Parts: sequence; structure tokens; C-alpha cells
Amino acid sequence: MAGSTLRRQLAELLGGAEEALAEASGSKKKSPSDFCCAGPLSRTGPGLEVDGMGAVRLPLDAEHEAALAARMQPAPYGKGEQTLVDPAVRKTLQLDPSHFHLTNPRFQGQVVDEALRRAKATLGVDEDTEVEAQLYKLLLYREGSFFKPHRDSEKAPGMFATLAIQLPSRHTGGELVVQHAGRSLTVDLAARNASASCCAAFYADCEHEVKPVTSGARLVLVYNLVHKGAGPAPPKLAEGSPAVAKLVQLAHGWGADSTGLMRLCWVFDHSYSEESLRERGMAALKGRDRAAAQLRLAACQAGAELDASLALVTRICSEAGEMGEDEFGEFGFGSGAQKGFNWGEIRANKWSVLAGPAPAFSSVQLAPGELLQGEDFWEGMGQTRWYRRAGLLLYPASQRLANAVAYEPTRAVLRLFDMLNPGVAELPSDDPVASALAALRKRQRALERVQPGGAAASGGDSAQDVDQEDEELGLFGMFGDAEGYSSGDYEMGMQVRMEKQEREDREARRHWGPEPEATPVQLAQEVVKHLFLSNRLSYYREEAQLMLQLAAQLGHAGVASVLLQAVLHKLARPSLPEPHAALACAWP
Ligand SMILES: O=C(O)CCC(=O)C(=O)O
Ligand SMILES: [Fe+2]
Repeated sequence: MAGSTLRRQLAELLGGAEEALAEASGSKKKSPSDFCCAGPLSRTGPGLEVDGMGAVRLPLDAEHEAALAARMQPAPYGKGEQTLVDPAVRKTLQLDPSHFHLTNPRFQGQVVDEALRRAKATLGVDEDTEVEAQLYKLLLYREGSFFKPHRDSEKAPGMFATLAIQLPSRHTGGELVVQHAGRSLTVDLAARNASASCCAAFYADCEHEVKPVTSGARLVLVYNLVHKGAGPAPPKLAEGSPAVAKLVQLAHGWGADSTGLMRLCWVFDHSYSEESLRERGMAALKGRDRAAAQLRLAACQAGAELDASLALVTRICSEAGEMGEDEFGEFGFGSGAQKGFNWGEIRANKWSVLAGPAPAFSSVQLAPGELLQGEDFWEGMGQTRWYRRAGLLLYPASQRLANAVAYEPTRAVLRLFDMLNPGVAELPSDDPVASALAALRKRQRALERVQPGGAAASGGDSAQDVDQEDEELGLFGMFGDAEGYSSGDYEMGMQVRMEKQEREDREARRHWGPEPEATPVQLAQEVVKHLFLSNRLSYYREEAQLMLQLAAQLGHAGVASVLLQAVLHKLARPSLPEPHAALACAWP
């Protein structure tokens, strides 16, 4: 099957996974999950009492509003690891739950639990997944109060969404606007809010804002929605689910095509913190994202040999148009110039394995054609220079070796040498490839050296320093914040990122999976394919193809050895003026 057909079919399948799973499990809910829900709740009041003030009358009148405001503090917002109070970003008053009480025992059962049930249903949380609504703050938006667009951080382990319960109050304005994947939803509950509570819930990684309150006051209880327990049970899928069968079939075809695509990556809709992915794996995934991963697991149970890891995908713009003032009057990449953005590197690293062995490589560089989503997916994220998202990296078991060799050809060549010459650390100095071998060993040793604590032996500063720099650059946070940079940060940001990337790759070596099994000839074939058939070395094509053919035909270790010598030469001296020289001297 052509790579483009495989890519299209796989994209369709993963994109429609949610509907397919609902159908297969016989669920009545046919509509896909959404990122936000809102609506009125029961009239049961909360019995709100505030320390030092007593019972608060609802809906709030001017007198109680003023008394309550006097006991509250300006609410901060999170920036990286810090929390800041800045009335230009957030103008709201807050009160910690230690200073107020919800004294009506029926409020939890009739209002909060009802809101929670609705949130679970809309946000696509499995019925058997336990979710807790943890009270976080009481907020008061007086006239002129607002909260500019932001994303909520994970305030507790397993937190995935925010629930706002608006207590009865009279106001205008104060609409909640929630964005996700290019869609925007405006929640305006003011009209129905005078006599009953109402709620809004949304995935915490969705950008949201509260528009200015234009009159009256808006009183809100904010809850963190937190996954409890071990996470969702594995999907109970009907054996004959067409989507699963289709994925098994695609994986099989892909696995049998050794010349085909080495890997594909499905980028998730939502953002996730690194910690939540590492610690909770698939249980951290939301809505459509989880369905795609579940479908993949179900196919694995049904016999598909498709390795899958959760990964961090970073996409970097290498070039921008002209700098200038943007629409906010700030110096940077102006809106007119944004058309000039070019996509540079796309890289996936930081695995958390879902199925199959851990990858025997720390990171992969992805070609645009290896992303299952097309350009329009990224366009929806706005114009910034760095995109970090979590995704699902997929490749058939038959491509394990190819991926490992592509990531580290030097290591593969040395492995091949060691296979063919067991126990030989160095060659006699008169051997034509002795110096090449020594150089490669040295380089590989340097690459693999990792100091305790994670910093590379050769690197200057410690991992901590880099994290510190990251923080300054606003790099912390979700795997999904599209991170924008001011012009001054850009060069420095690049440098810091490249260094950090190297360090992360080194650190990741410790968690490498087993070296994929291979005979010398298979290994030699992969090395040749990678080094000689890649675009960079396209001028080696005929020679390499010939060698490949011989190696495969004869299956002879001697052939692989000759091949190896040619490769060793090229690797040790990348600037070799005459590309054929290496082959000429190595080939008998
Ligand atoms: O006031 C609201 O409805 C939402 C508040 C909010 O976004 C937050 O506390 O992070
Ligand atoms: Fe928020």
C-alpha cells in the first residue's frame, strides 16, 4: 500500500475512533465528546457562610456584595511556576475554602453531583471512571471584573478539567468564552442565574476567559475535576468492531511493507503536562485523544503488531517574516509578516510506552508526511513559533530496527562491527579502518555518558540551570501551549532548547528499550538504507542499492563486513572529498 494511502486511512480511523468505540460498546451516547458544557442547575442553595460575616444572602445584594468583598483578596494568576497578581490580566476577588462553608447538606448531592454528571457526560469521561469535584476557590466578579484568556494549570494530580458553579446572583456581562481546536464557545448564564445556580465545565487545557462584568456581581464556586483511582478500565470492545478490524488490517499491511513509512504520529487535540502523561499514561488522556489510544490498544489485543508510545511532539518555526509592531503595539512578528513562517524541525521525544517494547532511541525527527494531521490542524493553533503537543507515535514491529538505526547510525554500525568481530575492541593500527573505528567508539562513548542527576558529562551547566532558564523563558507548562516568543528571546530560546534537547536525549538513553533483534545482514541493510538511500546522500544510491542487493542475496557475514568498512569510513570522515573513495578502498 502506498504510504499516502496508509496515512490517510489511519488518520480517518483515529479521527473517528470516538464514534467507533461508542458504537462498538453499544453506548447510547452517539455524539462525540465536547470540550465544554454549561447549563442551569437545581434551585437548592449552598447555605454559604463566610468566616467573620456569617450567612451570605443569595442572590447577592449590594450590601452583602460589599461585606463579602471586604473579606476576599485579589486573585492571582499562574505564569510558569509563579503566581502573580496583575489587575490587567485578572481582576477578581477570591476566598480560600478554609474561610467559608457550604452548610446545606443537599447542595453537594443536588447541585455539585448533578454538575459533575453533566461534565463527565459531555467531556467524554467513561462512566466507570471515578471523578471527584474538589472545591478550589470562591470567586467574586464585581462590576468591571474579568479574567483574560488563559489555561488552567493542573492544580492537583489527575486534574483534567475545571468546573465553575455560578451561585445565584444578578449581573450582566461576565460571559465565559472557551476555545478549543479552532472552535469557540460563549457561555452566558446571567439571565438564568438570579434564582438558581448554573454551571460550566471545560477541559483545563482549553484557553478560556471571563469577559468584564458590566453590572451587578457574579459569584462562582470553582472546582478542580480530578480523576481518581487507577484510571479507566481497558476498553471493552466487541470482537468484531469494524474499526478495530480495520486497524489490525492496516497494521498488518504496514508491517509487511519493509520499504514503507518508518513511523507515523497522531498529535492530540488536548494539552497534557509531562507529569500527568508519565504518571497516568493513557488515563490522563481526554475525549477524542483517549479514544484514539484506546482503539490502538484494542487493535493490539486483537493481534496488531503496532508499537505505540505517548510522546512529546515539538514543532519549531525556523523562519519568520519581517519583524515589526504587531496589533498590540509590541515589537515582534507582525500579523502581516506571519505568512512568511516556515516550519523547521518536528521532533518527538519523551516516551511513555503504551504498547510494545520501549523504543531503542531517545527521539525522532519527523517529516511533515509522518504527521497524521495536515497543515490545517496546526493553523488552528494560532501563529507562534513553538508548538508542543503530546501525541501518539506509531510504528509496526517490523520498523523497530529501522527507527533505531535512523536515530543513531553510529551506534548501529558499531553494533554491527561487534557482531561480526566479537571481542575485538580495536583493530591493528595498520588496518585501514582502525582510526575510523577508534573515532566512532570515542564519539559514541561521549554521547552515552550521563552524569548522575541527568546532566551530560560534557555539558557546562546542570539540568537545574536549564530548567531555571526554561522558567525564565516561560517554557514550563503544558505540552500543548503554543509558545510565542518575543524577538529578543528567540535566538537565546533556540540555543537553550537545542541544549536542553541534547540533554534530554542523553538522559533518555537510560530508559531505552532493548536493542531490536537483527542479524548482521539485516543490520547492514538498515545502515545502508539510512546512510546511503536518504536524500542527503542520494549520490550513493546506485552503489548502495547494489550492496544492499548483494547483502540480502548472499546473506553472508563477509559481505556485511565489507559494507561496514565502507560505512565506517564515511561516518568517521563525513567530509571525504570523493564519496566513492571510501567504497573503493573497502570493496575488494
Ligand atoms: O469564573 C469562571 O467562570 C472561571 C474562572 C477561571 O477561569 C479560573 O479560576 O481559572
Ligand atoms: Fe481558568
